[in-house]
Amino acid sequence: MADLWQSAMDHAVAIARKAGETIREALLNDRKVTTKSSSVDLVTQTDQKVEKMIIQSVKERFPAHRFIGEESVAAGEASNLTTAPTWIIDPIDGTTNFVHAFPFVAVSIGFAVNSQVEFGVVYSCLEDKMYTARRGKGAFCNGEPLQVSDQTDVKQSIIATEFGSSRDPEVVENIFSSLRKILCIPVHGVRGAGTAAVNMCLVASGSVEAYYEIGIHVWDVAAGSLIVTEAGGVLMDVEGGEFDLMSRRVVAANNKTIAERIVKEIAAFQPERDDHSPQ
Ligand SMILES: O=P(O)(O)O[C@H]1[C@H](O)[C@@H](O)[C@H](O)[C@H](O)[C@@H]1O
Ligand SMILES: [Mg+2]
Ligand SMILES: [Mg+2]
Repeated sequence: MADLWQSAMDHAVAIARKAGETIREALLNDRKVTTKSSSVDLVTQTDQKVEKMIIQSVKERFPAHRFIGEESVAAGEASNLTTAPTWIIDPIDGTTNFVHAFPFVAVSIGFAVNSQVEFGVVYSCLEDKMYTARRGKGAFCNGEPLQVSDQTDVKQSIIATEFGSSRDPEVVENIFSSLRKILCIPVHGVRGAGTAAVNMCLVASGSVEAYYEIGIHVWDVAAGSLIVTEAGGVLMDVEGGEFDLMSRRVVAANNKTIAERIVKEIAAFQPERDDHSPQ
């Protein structure tokens, strides 16, 4: 049977590659920075330009589809995930890296129908790595199949996480409490690429055993979530329940044993959900 969403996925790969070219060019020329929710939540004209370019191009080809885009939401649009075919876009995942030319910057495009991710595309554009996954059909990097690590001993593992963009003392306290406890299990190491999407692709590639973060948004993890599960990995909430795309909390791991072990050490808190109703 023909794959209903294959042409949309092909379009996502092509537009992610084009977006990556724009980002690479901008890295050499134009990195004018402004801030959003806090002085460390950065945005550039390139984030906005690339998101507009992606949405415009998808609208021309698939006029009935909907969008949740990081910069559109920042400009006041809603971020509700309905049953409709929805493109979930992070034009630059790793804006802080982009601003500082730290070499991990990704375009992340997830596509959900009935609130379920059908395909995910993460283009790590400075490494020229195109990660893709189609539900039920595996995960790939530049066409090569991906497989998570087979490690079950957390003490032989590398765990990825990020510090996020909140500097609220209580949030920072929770982040450091989790980090200290996980580091002292002890694990082999803790890493962070500076982009949620790339961290998830590192789980899918078997380079790290797990990635967790509280405070991410649906556009950071939609594409990566499918890349992880299609590479054989698991997703979980930071308190061990079912992963919820809109909850702003994620544990992505190579297997349930590692995920559950990490969960035991995480100081969980609940940021405002992505689908909260405006007051
Ligand atoms: O804002 P961009 O799209 O660069 O994405 C976020 C990262 O992906 C997070 O992991 C990371 O922790 C930061 O919160 C960062 O904001
Ligand atoms: Mg992001
Ligand atoms: Mg972004």
